[in-house]
Amino acid sequence: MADALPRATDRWDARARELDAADPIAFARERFRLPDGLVYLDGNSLGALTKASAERVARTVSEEWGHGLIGSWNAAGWVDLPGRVGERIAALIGASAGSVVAADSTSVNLFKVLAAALALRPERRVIVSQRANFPTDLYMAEGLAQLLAQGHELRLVDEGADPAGALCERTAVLMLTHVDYRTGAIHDMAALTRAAHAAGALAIWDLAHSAGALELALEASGADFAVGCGYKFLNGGPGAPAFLFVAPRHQGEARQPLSGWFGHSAPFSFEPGYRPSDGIRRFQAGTPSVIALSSLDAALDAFEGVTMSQIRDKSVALTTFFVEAVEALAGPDLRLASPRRGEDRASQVSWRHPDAYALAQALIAHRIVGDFRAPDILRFGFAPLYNRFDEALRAARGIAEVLHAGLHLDPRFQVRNAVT
Ligand SMILES: Cc1ncc(COP(=O)(O)O)c(C=O)c1O
Ligand SMILES: Nc1c(O)cccc1C(=O)C[C@H](N)C(=O)O
Repeated sequence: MADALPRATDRWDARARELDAADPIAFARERFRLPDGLVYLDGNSLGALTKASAERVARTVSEEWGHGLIGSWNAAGWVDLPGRVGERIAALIGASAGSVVAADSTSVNLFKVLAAALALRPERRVIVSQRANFPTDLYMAEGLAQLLAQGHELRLVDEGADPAGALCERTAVLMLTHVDYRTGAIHDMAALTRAAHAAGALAIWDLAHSAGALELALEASGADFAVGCGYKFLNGGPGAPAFLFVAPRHQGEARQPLSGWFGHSAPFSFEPGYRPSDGIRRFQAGTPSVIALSSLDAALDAFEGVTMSQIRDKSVALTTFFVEAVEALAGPDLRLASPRRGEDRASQVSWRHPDAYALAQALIAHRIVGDFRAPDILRFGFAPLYNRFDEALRAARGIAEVLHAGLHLDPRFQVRNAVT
């Protein structure tokens, strides 16, 4: 992009350099393969490729599959991968060993845990959620309610209203996404879970935008069930297996309806009847996607030697620096859609602008990748394991330059893509 604005911004460069130099987890960036010159701020949608994943997938394919063939289910430990990867994710989200498994997609896992939760509250018929929840969660709840045909009602709370206010003696489940995908606002998981329990309901949390980005105390918060994505801040790759959590206190009783053989207590006894396995394993359904799970497993190596509290500290520092830089350099055209206080904001910054879509496209054309979320949100995700402060500054400058040059008004950038 031509330098549309004069660079009276040296103090920003100095500040970015200082922050990068003082970053205690800067070393982790080396664990990723990032395209040269690209400012990638979309790790909240699709995390970047780790070197470990690239190597592991190649090895899984050529050695374990190519040479080991069927023997690799035992020899390479394929059969235990869902549990092993689950244990590693558990350590990142504040859950105990044996409470998390990696399997299926977030949508499918939500279906499984919601069905299990509803069965634990058979007298109740209401699922409380938010209208602004990520739609797949609402769609899956709707589909399950139809399938059950027992008169379950999905009660959606409007944006800004307290979901706890909608709980009543008919509520079976409070089903929320911990971090709002549009704004990055964080719910108080412990307080809302307490409110659900006080009403006699169970709490399900979608951790899609939390796992790998926030310091979580999932089990200590009292959560009953949780689900989350493997391809965002966990960097497992496009369509990576998701995960699900079941609180140990429910594991004896909770049953999920996708009762496939990988959740059977003796899959290779080939019995005609279903007997659920003990523990979290009963939440698996069919054969795990080994190549994708291997990629996710290797991607989790990127968290080694880094604490979630360091990740959270860097995330708050990065997003704060970005907000300050955009407001100083880009002027008043953008309205902050994310919480202003760092502690209330997850690892993303969203701005409202009437031409947000074209702005996102113009930035992408200039190698600054964020995304657009309808109707008017320009969203930037910050992945503390690989994003740097100098990238936050380059993005802020890019936004300023696009606005200044009026590139967002160019019809080229207004053509809608299928995936935004
Ligand atoms: C909150 C939330 N839940 C679920 C999903 C996706 O679920 P799935 O992996 O099943 O497509 C996303 C993003 O796509 C999300 O942001
Ligand atoms: N899962 C995605 C996909 O398959 C294509 C494009 C984007 C996604 C996403 O993950 C979107 C993401 N959950 C969001 O917060 O917008």
